[in-house]
Amino acid sequence: MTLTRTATEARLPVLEVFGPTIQGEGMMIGQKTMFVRTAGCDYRCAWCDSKFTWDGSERHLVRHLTPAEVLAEVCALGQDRFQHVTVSGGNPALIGEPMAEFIRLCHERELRVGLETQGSRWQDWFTEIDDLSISPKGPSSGMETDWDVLDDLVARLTSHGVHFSLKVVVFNAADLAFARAVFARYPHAEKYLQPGNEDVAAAGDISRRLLDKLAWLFEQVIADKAFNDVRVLPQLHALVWGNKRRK
Ligand SMILES: C[S@@+](CC[C@H](N)C(=O)[O-])C[C@H]1O[C@@H](n2cnc3c(N)ncnc32)[C@H](O)[C@@H]1O
Ligand SMILES: Nc1nc2[nH]cc(C(=O)O)c2c(=O)[nH]1
Ligand code: SF4
Ligand SMILES: [Mg+2]
Repeated sequence: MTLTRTATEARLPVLEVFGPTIQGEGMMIGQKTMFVRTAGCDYRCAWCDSKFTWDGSERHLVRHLTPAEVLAEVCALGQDRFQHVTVSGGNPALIGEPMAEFIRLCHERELRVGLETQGSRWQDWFTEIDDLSISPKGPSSGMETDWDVLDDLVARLTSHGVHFSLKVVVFNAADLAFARAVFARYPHAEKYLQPGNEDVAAAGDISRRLLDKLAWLFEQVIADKAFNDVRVLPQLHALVWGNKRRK
């Protein structure tokens, strides 16, 4: 079916709707939630654990759904076993008005909405998000941070009183130095560090490698006064379910 430009504009490019599951990362870790994963990303992180959202491998699986269709699918899947929805990707911040409408529909049903994004783009609907995780990317990702965009984004969220946090994934000492710089730049933000998963393609149990990386990161943070107000958290879902999709 060929969608006219207007039609796709009023729609969200959806790759996955899954859950109920448990938020495995950051500020809402442990929260029961439904996931909506959108397609497309303006970054190409070397270690992305969701490459299928932007590498074209699942382009044929992308569905352009209206906000109401997305919510209907979330509710059909989650039934009465959820009250929180997490929008992730890819980068959901590539989406404009249709995402604002989706959030409005969720709030109409008294569902709270979380967002996972990397801080590369602003959207006005960010001010409607209940818990907003911004994950700037360190040098190991191969990506460059646009500090002007991130400064503006953090300033707007702060002035609007949005509950947001900064979460930096750390693979090595260079990422740690990047995190130190991010946290020093935004001293009042809620701060998280997350060990990098080096085995995003591995099947089965990867918990030993993840826990070893977490132990390394614990030691770095314990030793460094720059991280006195930081929380260090694993990807819980990866510890429990490995790289399984839709978990
Ligand atoms: C898949 S991304 C999608 C949302 C957005 N593009 C972003 O990066 O924040 C969701 C979260 O997973 C993290 N992530 C992606 N690949 C990872 C990996 N290999 N190890 C640890 N965290 C990873 C990202 O840093 C981000 O915090
Ligand atoms: N359980 C679970 N928690 C998550 N937190 C962030 C995720 C993501 O891919 O954005 C994610 C995910 O894919 N699964
Ligand atoms: S910004 Fe997020 S989705 Fe995009 S490539 Fe990086 S980790 Fe993957
Ligand atoms: Mg994930």
